[in-house]
Amino acid sequence: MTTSILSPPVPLLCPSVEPHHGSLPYTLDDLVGDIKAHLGKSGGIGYANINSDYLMSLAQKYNSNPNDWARYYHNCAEKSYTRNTIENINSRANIQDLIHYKLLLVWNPGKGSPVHDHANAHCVLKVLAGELTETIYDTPEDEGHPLRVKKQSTYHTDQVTYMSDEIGLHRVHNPHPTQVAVSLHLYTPPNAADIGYNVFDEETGKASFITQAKSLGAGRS
Ligand SMILES: N[C@@H](CS(=O)O)C(=O)O
Ligand SMILES: [Fe+2]
Repeated sequence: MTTSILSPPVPLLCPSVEPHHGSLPYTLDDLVGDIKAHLGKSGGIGYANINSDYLMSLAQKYNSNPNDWARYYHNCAEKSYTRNTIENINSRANIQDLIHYKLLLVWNPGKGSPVHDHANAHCVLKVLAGELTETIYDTPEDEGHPLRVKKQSTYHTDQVTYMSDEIGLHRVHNPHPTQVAVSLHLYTPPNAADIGYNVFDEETGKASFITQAKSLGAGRS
């Protein structure tokens, strides 16, 4: 079952953006446009050509405003988290739009993702409402041992982080007992959606391949 943002209302954990010094706020549409422009200029399709620091700086520049992202927000009560498509550019036909995938993720209280890899893609994550705790693990060399935790951090509204297979594996969860959390994720290339990715058993390190990361909605038209 899908609940809309209007019923019940999204928790108002994040401040709305006030234009400062008379200038217009930097909106989600601005961010989406700047990401596309940067990826289009990055000189080809592939992991190595992407400047992830620049993508993070763009995500940092945006201050979350629920009015910008309410149209993408769907929360499935029976899921730990719901993946909503903002934009999925997966055609290699137009080199101007380097393939990438932008998603709005809605996390139920206390719930999270399984430990997973990122299918050799860059992943930029920005918290749009609430807070998310990320646990990073070493990528195991073999099976039969519990995964080793490298680092755990909690990110609050408007904070940005970056993940890739070079850093390791991770799981993300919403630590709040009652409030939903919302995050923006940018994947480039969108390999998890196109090819698949691995989830890992925390106790044994055993990997299971998932053929496709699915999401709701058609995204932007
Ligand atoms: N990478 C996960 C979300 S997270 O745990 O970073 C996904 O796209 O479903
Ligand atoms: Fe992830």
